[in-house]
Amino acid sequence: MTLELVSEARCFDGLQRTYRHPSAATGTPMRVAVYLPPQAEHGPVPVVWFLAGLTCTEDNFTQKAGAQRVAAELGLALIAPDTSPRGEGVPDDPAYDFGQGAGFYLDATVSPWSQHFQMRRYIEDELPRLLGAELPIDPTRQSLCGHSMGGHGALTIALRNPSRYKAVSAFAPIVSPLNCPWGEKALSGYLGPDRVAWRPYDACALIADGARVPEILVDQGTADPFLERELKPHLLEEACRTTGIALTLNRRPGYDHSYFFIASFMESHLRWHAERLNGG
Ligand SMILES: N[C@@H](CCC(=O)N[C@@H](CS)C(=O)NCC(=O)O)C(=O)O
Repeated sequence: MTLELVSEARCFDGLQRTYRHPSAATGTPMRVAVYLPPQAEHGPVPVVWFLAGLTCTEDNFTQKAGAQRVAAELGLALIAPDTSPRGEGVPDDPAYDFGQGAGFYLDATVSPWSQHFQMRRYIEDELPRLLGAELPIDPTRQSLCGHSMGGHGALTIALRNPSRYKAVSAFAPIVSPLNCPWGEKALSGYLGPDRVAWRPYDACALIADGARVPEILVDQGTADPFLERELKPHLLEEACRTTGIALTLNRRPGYDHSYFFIASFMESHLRWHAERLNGG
């Protein structure tokens, strides 16, 4: 058994679990939160991955988004990975937007980050295989959701793997790391100065370079303090408009960047995912 159960709690007749496991991608132990709805007792269920933002662990979404009630109703598993490798021997940075808690869902190529910061491989390849082998989740019915840095992760992973994920949505995503301070800092720090190497990690650049998904759902608070400088949803709007990707961008008046915003619209995202995961 590769997965070690760290905690388990009954939740809306399903199970909220946290696992720890060794990761070959990051070379560290990693933790991941998994919600299994009651339907998982009878067979494999569809799964929504939730990728979290800067400073988060597997706990932020699990404890603050209030997603389990609707996931139980809809029969959806929820997987919430950590946002970076952590621990002794893993390099870090004093700033909250780089290093531990800020893995940016990429495979770093610059030392010392490249040794452990391999979050793309971890999220795209290793973790789906590991969880798929041990849990009642249906590999043919997976979708992606994320917040901020995790919204960037969800969008870029979906765009690079359009046949694997049935849907992608995001809350306040970083839509173009090539064009914002958080992104420029992370991509130059992890990947070096060659901006061509950054393009697989930028949703708008991926679309410009030919990547496609049929549709995208985004919710964005208008009172989000990061809206103008970091998130720039108009860049995704423009990329989708010129390429025919059906983007639903809900601008939510007065909402900020927090999990209070996410919790307010989580149900609508999960219902949107369930329709697509169930082929409806
Ligand atoms: N004000 C935050 C900035 C980072 C932030 O807002 N992080 C968002 C994602 S980009 C988050 O989800 N934080 C954790 C939480 O709200 O539980 C800090 O300085 O730590």
